[in-house]
Amino acid sequence: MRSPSPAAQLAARGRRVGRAGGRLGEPARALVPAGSAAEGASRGGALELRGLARRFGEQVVFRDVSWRVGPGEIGVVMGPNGSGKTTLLRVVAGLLLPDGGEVWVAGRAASPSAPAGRHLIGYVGHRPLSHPDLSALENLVFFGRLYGIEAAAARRRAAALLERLGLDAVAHRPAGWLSRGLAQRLEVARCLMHRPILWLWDEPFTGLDAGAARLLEGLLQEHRASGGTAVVVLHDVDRAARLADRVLLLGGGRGRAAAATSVDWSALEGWLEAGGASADVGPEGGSRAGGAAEGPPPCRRARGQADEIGGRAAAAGAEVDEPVAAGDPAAPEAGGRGAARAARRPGGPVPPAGSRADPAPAEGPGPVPGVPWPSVRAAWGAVAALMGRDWRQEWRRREGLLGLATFVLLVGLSLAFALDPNRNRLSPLMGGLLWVAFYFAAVLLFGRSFAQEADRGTLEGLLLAPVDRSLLYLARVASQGAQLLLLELALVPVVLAWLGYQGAPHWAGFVLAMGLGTAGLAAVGTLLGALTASVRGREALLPVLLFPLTAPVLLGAVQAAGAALAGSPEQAALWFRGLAVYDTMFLVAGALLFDYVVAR
Ligand SMILES: Nc1ncnc2c1ncn2[C@@H]1O[C@H](COP(=O)(O)OP(=O)(O)OP(=O)(O)O)[C@@H](O)[C@H]1O
Repeated sequence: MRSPSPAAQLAARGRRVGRAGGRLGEPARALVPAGSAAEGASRGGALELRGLARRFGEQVVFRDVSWRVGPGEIGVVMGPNGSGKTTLLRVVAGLLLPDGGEVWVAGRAASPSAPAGRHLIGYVGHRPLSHPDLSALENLVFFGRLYGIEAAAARRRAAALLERLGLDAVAHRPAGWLSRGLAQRLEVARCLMHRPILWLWDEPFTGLDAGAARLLEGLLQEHRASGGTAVVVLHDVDRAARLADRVLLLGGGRGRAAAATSVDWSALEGWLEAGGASADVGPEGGSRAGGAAEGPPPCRRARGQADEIGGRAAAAGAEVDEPVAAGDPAAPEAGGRGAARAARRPGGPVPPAGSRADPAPAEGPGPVPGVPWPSVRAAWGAVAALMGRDWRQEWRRREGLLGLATFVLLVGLSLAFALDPNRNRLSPLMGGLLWVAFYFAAVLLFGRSFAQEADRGTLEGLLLAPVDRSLLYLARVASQGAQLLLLELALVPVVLAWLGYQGAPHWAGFVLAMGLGTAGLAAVGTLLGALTASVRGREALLPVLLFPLTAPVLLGAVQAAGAALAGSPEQAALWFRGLAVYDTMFLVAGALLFDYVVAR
C-alpha cells in the first residue's frame, strides 16, 4: 500500500494538534472576537494586498506582492531570514508606508493616516509594545481605552484575557519584569483587547512553552471558526501545514501566493532549508514530492482562471496557485481540510478567496461601514488614558522629574553664585534667569520622552491605535506641558529666593506667562522630540532645532514673566497676545505635521 504523502501526513497531524488546541482553548466566552469577526465576514475579503512593494533605500525588500486572505481563513507568510516577512506585516499594520501597491482591509483601502480601519487590526510584532513600567493588567486596560473601550469594560475584558492566557498570577507585575514567554502571552492579550477581525502575528510562537503554543493555535482556530482572519509569519513548516488556508512565500524580493492545499510542504521545507531562492522562480528541479506539479516547488502552478489578483500577479510575473484537483496525492486530505473549514464558516461554504465568485471589494473612500470609531467620547477616553499612562509611568520611575528638578536647582544655584551679589540690579533680569533654568529642563524632557518610547518600542503601540495622530500629538503636548509646568511652579519660589528676588509680583500674570511660554515650548518640543527620536545624534539635534523655532516664544515668555515679577500686569498683558498667537500657530502646525513626522 502506498504510504501517505508528506502533505497528507502533515495535514493529518495538523488536525490532531488542532483538536488539542481546541480542547485547551475551551469555549470562546466572547474572548475571541466572534461578534466583530462576523462583522468582518459580512464585509467581504478581510485582507487583500495589491502589488505591494517596499524598499529600504536602494534595497528592494519585495515588490508586486499580491495576496488575499478571506474571512474565516488563516494566511501564513513564510520565507527565509531577511526575505521581508516582518516588513510586509508592518506595512499591512500601517507601521511602515508602502512604496507601491495597496493594502485593503475589510473591503476598504487602508491608509496609515486614517484611523477608521486600525481598530480592525490586532498586531503582535517581534518587540513587545507593552509598557514595561505598567503592570500587565494596567497595560491591557490602557490599550483597551486607547481603542475606545470604556474603563470598566476594559478592566473586565483585561481580567478575562489575563486568565485565558494564563497570566492572572502575574497580572499586577510590571510588564518589564515578565519572562520572554509571559511577555509574549501579554502581547497576544494586548492584541485581542479590542476584538480585531484581522490578526497580524509575526512569529508569535517564539519563546512559548508547548502549552502556550497549543493555546495560541487554539485561539487562531477559534478565530478562524468565528469568521475572523489571521496572517501569521511562521518558520515552522509543520505548524504552517496545520494552520494555513492561504500561503504567501517571500524570497528574492518576490512573493508567491498559494492556497495551502496546493503547497507541497515537504518541498517547501527543502526550499527554506536551502535558504529560499526567489519565491517567484523557486528552486529548480520540480517537486520533490513526486514531480507531478507543473511548476517549481513548493507550490503547484495555477491551472485555473486567474482572478483579479491572479491576473495582476501573473502580469507581474508571480504565480497564483489553486487547490489541488481530486486525484492528486494531497487531495483527500486537502478536501477534508477544506470541507472542515467550510463547515466552520458562518453561512456555509465560501468560495475560495480570489475566485470569480468572491466579489472584489467595493471601491471608494469613506469609513468602514458599521465602525463606531471615532466618537468624541472615545477620543477623549483615549487622550485621558494616554495622559494617565504618562503620569503613572513618571510616578513609577520618579527618575525623570526628579532628575529635571535637580537640574533646574543646579542651574539656579549656579546663577545665584555667578551673578552680581548686588541683587537689586538683578530684578529686571529675573524673568530671563528663570527661563534659562527651565528652558534646559524642557530640552531634556522633550528629548527623552519620544526617544524612550522609540527605544522601548512602545511608540508603535500608540501609532497602531485608532486614535487620530493629531490627537496623539495634542495629548502628548498636554501631558509634557503639565509636567513642565508642575516643575516650574514647584521650583520657582526656591530659585527666586536664591536669586534674592524681593519684589511684589503679580502672581496671576506670572502664572499665565509661565503657562503660555510652557505651552509654546511643549508644542514645538513635542514635535521635534518625535522627529529626532530615531535619529543618530538626537541629543545635539533637538536643542539646535528647538532654539531658533522657539525664540519668539522665549522672548515673549521672558518679557511677560519679568513684567509680572516687576508687578506691572499691563506690560505683561502686551506679551500675552503675542504668546497666545504663537502657541496657537505651533499647536496647529504640530497637529498637522505629526502624522508626517511619525510615518515611516
Ligand atoms: N528599518 C530598516 N532599515 C533598513 N533595512 C531594513 C529595515 N528593516 C528591515 N530591513 C531590511 O529589510 C530586509 C527584510 O527584513 P525583514 O525583517 O522584513 O525580514 P524577515 O523575513 O522578517 O526576516 P527574519 O526571518 O529574520 O525575521 C532585511 O534585509 C533587513 O535588513
